Amino acid sequence: MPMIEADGLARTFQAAHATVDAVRGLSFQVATGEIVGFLGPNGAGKTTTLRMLTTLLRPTSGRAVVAGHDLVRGAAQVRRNTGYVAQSGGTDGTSLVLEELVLQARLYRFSRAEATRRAGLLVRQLDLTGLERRQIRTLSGGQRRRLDLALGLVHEPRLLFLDEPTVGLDPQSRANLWDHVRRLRDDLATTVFLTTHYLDEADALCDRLLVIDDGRIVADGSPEELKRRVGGDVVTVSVDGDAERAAKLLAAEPGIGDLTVTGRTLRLALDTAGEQALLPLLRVLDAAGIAALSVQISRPTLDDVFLGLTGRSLREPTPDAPR
Ligand SMILES: Nc1ncnc2c1ncn2[C@@H]1O[C@H](COP(=O)(O)OP(=O)(O)OP(=O)(O)O)[C@@H](O)[C@H]1O
Repeated sequence: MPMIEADGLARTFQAAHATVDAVRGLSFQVATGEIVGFLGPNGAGKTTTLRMLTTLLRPTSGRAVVAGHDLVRGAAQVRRNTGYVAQSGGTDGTSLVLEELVLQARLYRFSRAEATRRAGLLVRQLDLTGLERRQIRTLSGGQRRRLDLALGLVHEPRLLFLDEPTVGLDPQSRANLWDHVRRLRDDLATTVFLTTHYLDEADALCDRLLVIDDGRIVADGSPEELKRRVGGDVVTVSVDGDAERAAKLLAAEPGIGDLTVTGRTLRLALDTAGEQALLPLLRVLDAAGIAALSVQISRPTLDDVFLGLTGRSLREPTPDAPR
């Protein structure tokens, strides 16, 4: 059974004199144990969708089954089986790390002993050892985000929603948080549904991406699949010899799209992945006595995918400097 099954999920808002179709009927599934990235330009409908899936906002139409329960009829069950880590933590920062975790577990009605046990476990799992008695406001950005994750996990949800989990973190802390998210999936089979504006994060962390634009899903696939959809790789070869002759020879090979020559450099757009095509091409040059001086393969990026799908580039906020 899928962990999320959305069927025509839609939400409209009544603004001053108009109706805003924020989400226009989303149908998709998320399988158990998947890490799914939800991407889209500003205003695409990500937050509205996330708020519906976490029962904070009622859909105008459509339905969804989340962690085995209907979003509307089984809202309390959905909340019990899911965790939601919002963008910024809700505490004033003066409480202590361990205290906050215990309090959060108590809110889920665990006994004091059980709440303390869970808090201790999460401290170890999320590398917060030594920080138990620190005020939250004194934590570094990365430590704070790990605490936020821990707070979302006290009730051992089967499905975790993360809203921009690494925004403002330095690269090292981001990579560290990715490891923790992967471990949740690998060790506990937790399903993760996250929004992000970082394409490298989507690429490195997510098994599958859902791209939303103007309230509709415009792409659904693994990062590799989406990149392949944009086109094949581009191979750039610099030759020692007659570049025009080299171009003529290579143009006759199968799987070559656009071919341009600049000086001694040939740029070939391929229909396939570069690694597969490269060796036969180099053999053709070799057989003709033309030496390749340098070879470079470049792959379409997720930003190319985005541009192709939405006509817009994703806003890429600059991560803050490490604190
Ligand atoms: N309460 C509301 N009343 C009216 N319009 C709203 C309301 N909430 C959201 N919208 C509109 O719905 C659309 C989708 O907004 P949403 O916040 O879901 O986008 P988003 O993809 O999360 O954007 P961002 O990346 O900027 O956070 C936008 O046009 C927004 O202005």
